[in-house]
Amino acid sequence: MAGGEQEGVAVPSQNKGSWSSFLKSIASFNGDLSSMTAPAFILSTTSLTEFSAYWSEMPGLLVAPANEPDPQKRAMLVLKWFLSTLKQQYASRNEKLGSEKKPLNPFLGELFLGKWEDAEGETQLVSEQVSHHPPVTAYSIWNNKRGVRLQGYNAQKATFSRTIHVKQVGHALLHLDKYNEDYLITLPPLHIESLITGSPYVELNKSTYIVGSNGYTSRIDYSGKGWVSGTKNALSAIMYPHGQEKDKSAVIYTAEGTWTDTFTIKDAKKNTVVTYNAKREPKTPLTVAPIEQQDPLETRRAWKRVADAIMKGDMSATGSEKTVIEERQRALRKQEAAEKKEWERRFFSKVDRLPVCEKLFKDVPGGSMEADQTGGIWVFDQEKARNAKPPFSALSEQLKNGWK
Ligand SMILES: CC(C)CCC[C@@H](C)[C@H]1CC[C@H]2[C@@H]3CC=C4C[C@@H](O)CC[C@]4(C)[C@H]3CC[C@]12C
Repeated sequence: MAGGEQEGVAVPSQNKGSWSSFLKSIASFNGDLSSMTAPAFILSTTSLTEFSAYWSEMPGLLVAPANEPDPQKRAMLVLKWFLSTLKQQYASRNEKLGSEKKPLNPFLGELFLGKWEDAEGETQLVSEQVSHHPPVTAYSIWNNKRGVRLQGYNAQKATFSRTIHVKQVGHALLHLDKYNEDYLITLPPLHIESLITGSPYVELNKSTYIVGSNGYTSRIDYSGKGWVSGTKNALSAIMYPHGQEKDKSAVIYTAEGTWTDTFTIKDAKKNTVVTYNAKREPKTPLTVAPIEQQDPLETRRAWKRVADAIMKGDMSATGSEKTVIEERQRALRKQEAAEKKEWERRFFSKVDRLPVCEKLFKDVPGGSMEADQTGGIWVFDQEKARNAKPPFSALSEQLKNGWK
């Protein structure tokens, strides 16, 4: 930054110049995160289509509610699982890479598929970039053995005021077959901390609602260093019957702690029912097909040359390899316009209405299906997945009997 602002130790001295010009450039950026050009050391080799996997790196926690007969406890286990995903979603890059990084901006039709195999059986992930302008990523994660299905989509709207502020548009919807139950999960806004010192990380703002069709809602409030709690990545949550958000005596469970370290869930009598340690919880690795067996639209295959160039720190190769992808995309769009056709999404379809969600949004203050979309409501299309061609034919076997 211009003038006497202190630069921290995080930016290596040879990068200080590029970092301060980057900061100057984003101060006037237009809200489209993908248009931002960042210095090499802050570029990630991972595309946003891969981020969908963060919902299920601990499949045991995702499927746990499916084995719980008590509806209140079930809703509490959904809350526990959701809280457990936050660290992967929002802090895993700084932990692995030393700071938040700028992800690769997915192209239309980009895919990311994989599965987790563990004691819970097979949990399958399908993620697809369903829109490029505005960028929207849709995903579907399911475990047939336990009858658990999660699907959703997300997009980001960014603004700049002192730092980068990001509003998330979209939702996640969890379905439990056995109880024919749905949970609508809203996505919290976030901002970037420590941008000036070059060690950016994510802090969450405001709240998340998890509205269950069984009549229970959880609200999670987030706060960070600058807040009363004074703690990084802090959370405070309550679970209550629909419509009773303001009634303290109606609270069934509470959760307190941080999403990067530990939190506890207590019942109405203040007895601890869960202590969760985010640092100790074992993760199941996601299995992804080797690059040579992947479809050309699969993210790691499609971005390989760009990723290699970034890893070498070769900015000019990074730029020219990105141009190859962009030009291919431009040519496809031109061809589609000439043929008056639209790009066919492989696994998702747009719908006009999503009644399950509309209903559950009633218990989200200010929430609505209209505010939840950008470029359409996207749902997993079982029919498309069942008819999937190689290398994805195995999906048809999984979906043979359809979803309940
Ligand atoms: C790090 C600085 C320099 C660049 C800013 C990069 C921006 C584009 C990055 C930083 C943090 C990122 C977010 C981190 C986590 C998630 C949750 C995931 O489920 C959807 C994408 C989303 C919402 C990311 C969108 C892109 C994001 C906002």
